[in-house]
Amino acid sequence: MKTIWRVSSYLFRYKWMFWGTLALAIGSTGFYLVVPKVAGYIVNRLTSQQGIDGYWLLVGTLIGCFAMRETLNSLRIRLNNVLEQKVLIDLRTDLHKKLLNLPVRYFDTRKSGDIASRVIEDVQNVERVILDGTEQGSTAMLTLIGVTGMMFYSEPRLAALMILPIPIMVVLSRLHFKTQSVNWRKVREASGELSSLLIEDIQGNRLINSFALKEREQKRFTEKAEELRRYTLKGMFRWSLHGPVNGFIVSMGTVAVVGYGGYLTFTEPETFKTGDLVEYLLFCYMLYQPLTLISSLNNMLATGKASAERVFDLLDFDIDIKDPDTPKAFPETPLEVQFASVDFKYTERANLLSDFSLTMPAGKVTALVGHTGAGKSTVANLLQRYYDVSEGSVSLNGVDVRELTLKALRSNIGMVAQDPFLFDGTVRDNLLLAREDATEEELVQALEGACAWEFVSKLPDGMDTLIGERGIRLSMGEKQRLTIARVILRNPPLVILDEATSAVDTLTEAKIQAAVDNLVKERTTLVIAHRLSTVLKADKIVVLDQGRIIETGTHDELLHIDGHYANLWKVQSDLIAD
Ligand SMILES: Nc1ncnc2c1ncn2[C@@H]1O[C@H](COP(=O)(O)OP(=O)(O)OP(=O)(O)O)[C@@H](O)[C@H]1O
Repeated sequence: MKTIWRVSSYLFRYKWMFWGTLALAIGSTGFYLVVPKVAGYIVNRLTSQQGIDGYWLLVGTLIGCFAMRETLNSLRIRLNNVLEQKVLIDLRTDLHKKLLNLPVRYFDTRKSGDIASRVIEDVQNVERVILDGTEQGSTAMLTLIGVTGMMFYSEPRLAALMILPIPIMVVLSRLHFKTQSVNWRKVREASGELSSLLIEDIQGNRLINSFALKEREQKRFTEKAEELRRYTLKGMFRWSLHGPVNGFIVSMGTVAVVGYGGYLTFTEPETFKTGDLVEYLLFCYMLYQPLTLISSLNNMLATGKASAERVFDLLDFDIDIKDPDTPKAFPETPLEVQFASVDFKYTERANLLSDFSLTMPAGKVTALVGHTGAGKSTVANLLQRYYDVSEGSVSLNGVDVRELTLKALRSNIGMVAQDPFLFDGTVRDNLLLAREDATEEELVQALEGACAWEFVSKLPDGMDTLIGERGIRLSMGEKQRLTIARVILRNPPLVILDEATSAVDTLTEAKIQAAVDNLVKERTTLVIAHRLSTVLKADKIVVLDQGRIIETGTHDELLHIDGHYANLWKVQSDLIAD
């Protein structure tokens, strides 16, 4: 109920449209309700031999009632459609806005296919409920109330017989709704998983080919599709039973009216005439038609509820990484970064960082080295506030990163990641992301600074060459240099280089290293590296092991200590020599 109420609350944002729709629905139902009365009156006049006087006027009244009903209906449908579209856009916009603001933590535990299925398919299901539910449900409910009132007013005994099926239908519908809600939730989950699998197969296409995983993937897909089929059919079979049972109960109500109404025309011919029976049969039709409709809407509501829950699960996710109420101004550069007694863990397991303290000197290069899983990228994540520390603080020139707006913080940090992300579009489009108003000359300068101009200038359309989704038409080294150019263009005071040269050959590494040297000048820089050759020139090298700093110094100082770093250096030098 809470979910349905929340969906409805979107409708109440447009009050005059909502009440207008309702008023038009009441008007058209009113004209509809007059029809059986007039029809019954006509039949009674015909059977009581009262002559033709006024007969055509009554027929004209019937035509008028139908015409008014349909005119008001047409206006209602129009207004309703505008209202629904407004509501849907609101819901989609809210979802998209939320999606863009969700903390990284949300994506850690959810699959992208499932998220996409929530935004696309689940919103569509909610759309159907809003569309059909408000449009058909409102008129059906009004007709139901109006017909019941009119019947009780004219002939309470028959009215009592007529509404007899309603409580039975309500009980059955509630039971059906409960079981269907559970089942449709499973359908939506299975559908989300199927979408995730599909996205994985698209993204992992090369891996699937190189590892000859096609059969395995096909099997996984068929299993998931089978699961989806099973739950969907289960829901449909239930409906195939529930719908006809409801239909039968409704027909029994009609039989009761025909039986008892016919009997009254024999036993009480003075007060209950043939025309009255006609009137009641029409009322019967008018009562049971919306009842059957409400029953099928109930089935649809169960689907919609499962989808709405998934949509609201996303909308309700707590955004804990957010702007402070009164943000501080971004500190003057150059920036000194300080991690002070930081505790941090990703999940409920033990702290990854405990009492972690590190100072990155202003305008200097600090390098983090250490075994895989030591926590190097985690330090970068905390600096960009993708996660918040549980104890201690991360600060820039003494200002806690939690006291800055996320926009100010992140726009002042240039990130060159291990797996560079480029958008589908041209080289120019990707560069302009960093600074919309950059001139042609500035773009070229940035590319030159990143040692990328040499290959961009040779592309078929230069900077206007399309590079494909995620920059698929470029090599890893080229992609990396483009992301460096993007950062140069942004000109941030703080730079993070996460394994920037990890996936390239020695020649490209040298080019990227030259680009990096250009980039880091005068900026506070954090370099995360496995290959120690890339951190030789760092002003400060920090060796991490299981979230703890075990050594700090320059390359020469660390070699002199002859500890962990010296050992790593020796192993890597031997490997290169071999
Ligand atoms: N989003 C996450 N959720 C849960 N655990 C995570 C997450 N990211 C990293 N971890 C865990 O935290 C630990 C440190 O990871 P981190 O990526 O910081 O290491 P790293 O030193 O950068 O490793 P690498 O050199 O391999 O990139 C690892 O054990 C990793 O499994």
